[in-house]
Amino acid sequence: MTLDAFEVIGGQALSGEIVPQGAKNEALQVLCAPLLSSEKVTISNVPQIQDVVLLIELLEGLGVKVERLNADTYVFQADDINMVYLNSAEFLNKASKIRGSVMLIGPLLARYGRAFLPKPGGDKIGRRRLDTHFLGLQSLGAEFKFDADLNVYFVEARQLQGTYILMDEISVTGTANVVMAAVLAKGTTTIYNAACEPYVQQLCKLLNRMGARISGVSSNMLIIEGVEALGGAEHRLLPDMIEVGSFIGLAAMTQSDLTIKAAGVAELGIIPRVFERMGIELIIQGDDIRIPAHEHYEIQSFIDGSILTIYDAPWPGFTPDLMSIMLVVATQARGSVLIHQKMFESRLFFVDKLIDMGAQIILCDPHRATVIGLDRRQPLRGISMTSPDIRAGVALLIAALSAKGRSVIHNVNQIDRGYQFIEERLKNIGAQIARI
Ligand SMILES: CC(=O)N[C@H]1[C@@H](OP(=O)(O)OP(=O)(O)OC[C@H]2O[C@@H](n3ccc(=O)[nH]c3=O)[C@H](O)[C@@H]2O)O[C@H](CO)[C@@H](O)[C@@H]1O
Ligand SMILES: C=C(OP(=O)(O)O)C(=O)O
Repeated sequence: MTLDAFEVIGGQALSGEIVPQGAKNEALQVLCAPLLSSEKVTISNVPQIQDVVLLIELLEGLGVKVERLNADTYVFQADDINMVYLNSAEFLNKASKIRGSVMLIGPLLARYGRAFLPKPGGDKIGRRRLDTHFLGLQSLGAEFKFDADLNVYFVEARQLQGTYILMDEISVTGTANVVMAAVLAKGTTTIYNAACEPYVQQLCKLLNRMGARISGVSSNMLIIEGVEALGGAEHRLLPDMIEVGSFIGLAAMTQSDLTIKAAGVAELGIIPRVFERMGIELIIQGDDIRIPAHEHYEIQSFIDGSILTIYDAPWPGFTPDLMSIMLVVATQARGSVLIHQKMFESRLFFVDKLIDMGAQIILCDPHRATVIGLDRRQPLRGISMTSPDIRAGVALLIAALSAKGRSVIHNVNQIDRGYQFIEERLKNIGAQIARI
């Protein structure tokens, strides 16, 4: 039986150093890229998290040879793919558990002419439509079918043909999928309104090292000259920026002096600035970020004196995956802030747990919450709660570590989806946490 709850005794300051894992959402993209080549692709800094384990099992099921060189480095070789696996119950079951499985479609379609996928899993945080993926693949000449009864998607194409694509919306996994299809298409593909976050950039850089011809990397217009075949390459994942943000929030809430080692500072975009607007001091030391112990932190207002709003937007805007962390951090700040989660409509409901813990929050509607910071006049109190999704789960864990007394967080397999060995790493910096 897997133990699926954390018991946390909160209220103690933590201290020391913590190293972020390799990025979950980059891993889910780049682990699909070896399907595009018959040669070896070596990927390092791969996090040991449930989503990655499942995606690697899917690749193995498809016949990809997987060799584990050490704890975080794997060699993948897709020289003999078994497309029949797509029809198996095991494929349906595993692929429907993770969001990352959606990015098997682009490479399978490009290299083998067809792909099939059940509705992918991932967080239940509101509608997560896939139109952008399939409209893009259809523009490249693929035929698309959706079976609404079985909830499965099919795509098929004898030869993909490069073209101009105006993406339906700025979708991270949608861009990754269409890029992976276009690299082997005939002729030139232009993808406008492309997502350009660091993990999409990393995917494009890996594909270019494998022999693809992608230009415009880091912009919202990617131009891809199709090639006949791709070769092997090596790739190292970036540190996980959502973990980095989670640890900054953890340090501020628990009044801890923490240093995040090798944080990938150059790739964090606007994230440090948003924490600074919450009044949190960050000391950048090379590639490390030190957060000194904060007795208090004060939310800044805008230049005109109006209340700060923190909202998510496609990169280089603020990532939606850190909104729950910002919300929890605001509960002990001095001042008020409006948290506006624009992308997902079910990501803020976890505030009822924070309210039970003593936080002052008004949930205005599914997308907006106003937080009136307590400024440590009273600590949050420990309670028993359930983690609804990966980032709310970590936000609740941070709340529990800062709270007075004992908390129990259930359903922590949500957290295990994306944070490796989290309780060991937190114990190492002084947290009182146990899996029960
Ligand atoms: C495995 C993976 O990499 N998952 C990430 C990926 O998911 P994923 O690629 O599934 O998310 P998308 O980028 O497609 O879009 C996320 C949501 O935002 C909406 N949307 C998107 C663009 C836009 O301009 N307006 C808008 O409202 C979409 O309709 C969708 O509901 O990107 C999301 C957005 O950064 C992150 O939360 C997920 O953690
Ligand atoms: C929403 C997330 O993940 P996924 O897309 O895998 O559900 C996330 O990482 O915050």
